[in-house]
Amino acid sequence: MEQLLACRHISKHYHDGENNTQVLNDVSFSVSPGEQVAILGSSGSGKSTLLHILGGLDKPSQGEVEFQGQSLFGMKASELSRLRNRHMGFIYQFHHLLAEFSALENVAMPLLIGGMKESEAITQAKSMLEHVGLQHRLSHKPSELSGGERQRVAIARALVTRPSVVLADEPTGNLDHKTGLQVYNLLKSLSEQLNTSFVVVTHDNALADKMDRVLTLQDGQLSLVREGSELS
Ligand SMILES: Nc1ncnc2c1ncn2[C@@H]1O[C@H](COP(=O)(O)OP(=O)(O)OP(=O)(O)O)[C@@H](O)[C@H]1O
Repeated sequence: MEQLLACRHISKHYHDGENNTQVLNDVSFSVSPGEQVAILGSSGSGKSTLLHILGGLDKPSQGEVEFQGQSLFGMKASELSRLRNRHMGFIYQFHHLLAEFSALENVAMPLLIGGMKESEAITQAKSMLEHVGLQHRLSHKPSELSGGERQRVAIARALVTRPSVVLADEPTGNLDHKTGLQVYNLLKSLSEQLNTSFVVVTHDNALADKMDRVLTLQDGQLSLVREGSELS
């Protein structure tokens, strides 16, 4: 099957004085269009590092990441920013919404950055906020929203550009279990509707279990836990 996003032989180490920390050691994997992948691993195992490298936000010490066959690290910074804006969505544990802007403005932002006319961006942002059930919270600022609502705004912002892939770093990590599960189910069903690939980093096995494929990161290496649905 055609690969959407692939990382090949990724290694990452940090030099800090005399210390050399090897976080990733020859990691290779790829994501197909529409596929949902979970990456499990204990704290400090390198999950966020891998996700940042996959999204072109951090450079590996060795190895390559390709989006639709195009090397991310061979691109100019402006090309990489454009690719990220058009084809990738990011969701973080602490949402990273802009505090001084409303929910609607936060969701419209990636469209405006991508050059869309303001009236059209607002229309599309409203529609995406309806999708996540927040049509009654358009003018609320992040501080005026609950944790689950903020995370739903972050989902709307990540999906409003109809990206090919969403990279999510512990997207429900700061929510209680029930709200976390609701947010996760919403993210999954929206990804399915839009045929968006989805790579989620988590340490929650129950959430990972809902994905098409589960990988685990340990001692700098990635291994397959499960592929396809498990028989229960
Ligand atoms: N800039 C940096 N300089 C030095 N070491 C770093 C740097 N960034 C990360 N590390 C180290 O790399 C390792 C992996 O960090 P990373 O944040 O990727 O782990 P993680 O699996 O996402 O952890 P968590 O689940 O706790 O968020 C950690 O040991 C961390 O201390």
